[in-house]
Amino acid sequence: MTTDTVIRAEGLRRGYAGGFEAVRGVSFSVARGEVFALLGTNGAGKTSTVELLEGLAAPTAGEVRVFGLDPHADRAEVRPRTGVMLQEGGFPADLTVTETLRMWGGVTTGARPAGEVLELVGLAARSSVRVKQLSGGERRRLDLALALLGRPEVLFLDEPTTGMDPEGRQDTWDLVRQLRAQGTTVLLTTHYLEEAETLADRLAIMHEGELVLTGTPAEVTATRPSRIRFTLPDGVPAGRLPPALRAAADGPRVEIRTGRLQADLTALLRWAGDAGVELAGLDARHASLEEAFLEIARSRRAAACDAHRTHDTMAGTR
Ligand SMILES: Nc1ncnc2c1ncn2[C@@H]1O[C@H](COP(=O)(O)OP(=O)(O)OP(=O)(O)O)[C@@H](O)[C@H]1O
Repeated sequence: MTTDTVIRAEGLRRGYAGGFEAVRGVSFSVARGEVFALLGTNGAGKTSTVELLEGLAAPTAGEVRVFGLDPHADRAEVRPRTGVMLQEGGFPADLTVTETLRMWGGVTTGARPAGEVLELVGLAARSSVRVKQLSGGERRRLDLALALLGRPEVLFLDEPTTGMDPEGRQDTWDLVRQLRAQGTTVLLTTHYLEEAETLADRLAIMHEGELVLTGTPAEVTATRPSRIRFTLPDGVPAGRLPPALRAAADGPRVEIRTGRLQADLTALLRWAGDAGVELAGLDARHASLEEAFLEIARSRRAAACDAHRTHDTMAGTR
């Protein structure tokens, strides 16, 4: 392990009572000052994994290290250096925002003053409001404030912007960037792929307890084809396109999926220029993280269906 590795998971497994295994051999590491996003469909095992990293449970097999320590066995040492934003904070509803922070501050080593942390998360104007009167998005800001109270070196954010309006989401993203610039390591789970794409230095896509793909957002999207779309004018059939570009055409609307975006786009524009053809609505783009994610989820599901079918067929022939 390099000195800069803050979180390391090696072959992590987590089984629940009843025999269900939610985490099935997960390995990855996160460097100091990095924002790492864990993505996946519902029930993929993200929360089950993050809880192991937070030390809330011990893995059934494999190893977790945070600052080189075991977050479960060495919880007393690891916990004060980490901040955890859970999906549901669950604070006493009758306390005000400031009272809630003071209560938590009382049991947090080196806690920031309540006013400072409320400024950070944009809740200063709501300091004397009771928790039960906060909106869903404001509660998420309070969850975040509590996670930041102890000036953590590592911050775990479980779906941090769920329920926030676009401004709240943007503010939270700015705050995460600011924290990263100060050297905080952030591990976040999210269902918003745009959030992962804009915030994460690296990400992992999880499916049925396993990591399917890990890399920078650019590396992950580069595994999927880019897309060129346009509409041909009346009287120009798709058959007139250069052979290499005669992709899926639906009447005059053409969509080309390609791993060679620049070469194919150049060929297309040269052809259109030479032929004097106007390409209406021309649009060329790399796969988005959303497309990459959906394709992975779909292909995994299809592979699982095939495996079941093969199994059933074999069972039938026995
Ligand atoms: N305490 C538990 N006992 C048994 N099964 C559990 C328990 N907690 C979670 N699971 C199961 O483990 C699987 C993974 O759940 P987990 O909450 O880790 O997924 P997730 O990726 O965080 O999902 P989501 O995106 O919906 O929050 C699910 O099938 C869930 O039903």
